[in-house]
Amino acid sequence: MDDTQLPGDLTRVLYSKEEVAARMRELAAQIDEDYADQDLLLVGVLNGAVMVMADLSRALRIHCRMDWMAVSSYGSGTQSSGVVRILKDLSTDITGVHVLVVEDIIDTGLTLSYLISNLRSRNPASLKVMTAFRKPEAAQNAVEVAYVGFDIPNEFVVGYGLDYDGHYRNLTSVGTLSPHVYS
Ligand SMILES: O=P(O)(O)OC[C@H]1O[C@H](OP(=O)(O)OP(=O)(O)O)[C@H](O)[C@@H]1O
Ligand SMILES: Nc1nc2[nH]cnc2c(=O)[nH]1
Repeated sequence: MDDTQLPGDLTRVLYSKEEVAARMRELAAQIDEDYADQDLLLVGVLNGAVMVMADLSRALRIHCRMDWMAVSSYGSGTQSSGVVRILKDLSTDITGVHVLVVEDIIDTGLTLSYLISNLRSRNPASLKVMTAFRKPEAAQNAVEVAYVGFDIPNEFVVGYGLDYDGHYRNLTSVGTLSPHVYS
């Protein structure tokens, strides 16, 4: 989807396709450095992280593998339900493995808190988190995030994997929705 296809649906573009791509490359370079001699497992959190995972992994120069988890805390609305459910678990054993969780967004931090304690109990060699976007409220849940693409305001955003009721994930930029879309 090209951004010009839905000009009336976004009120504001926060980050363009180019800005997001440039930041993902910067983070990949940092991750290359930090994991230089390690075999890294990227754990993508479905569904939103597919775009981040695709871009980040292809920008990396080090060896890496990928696995996926699907969790749900939002349903079809814009408010976190606070209840995290595992819909799909990892396909691999992460005992002794260097794991980097790849997220699209950290909002309340509830999803990540749950994921981190769940993954930590499987005894990985190391466990870090990368997210494309992070909102201010995340600080309340005190989850350490090693790599953050952009700190954004406390508004519901769509694009680059982030959806509203399943739509807008394929929007290449990231922005806020016009009120008419919600009504
Ligand atoms: O910090 P939190 O408030 O917990 O929110 C963050 C979570 O919300 C989104 O997932 P969502 O449940 O919307 O599922 P999706 O990735 O399939 O869209 C996002 O991908 C994060 O996993
Ligand atoms: N699409 C979308 N999903 C989210 N999940 C948590 N916060 C957000 C957000 O701002 N947008």
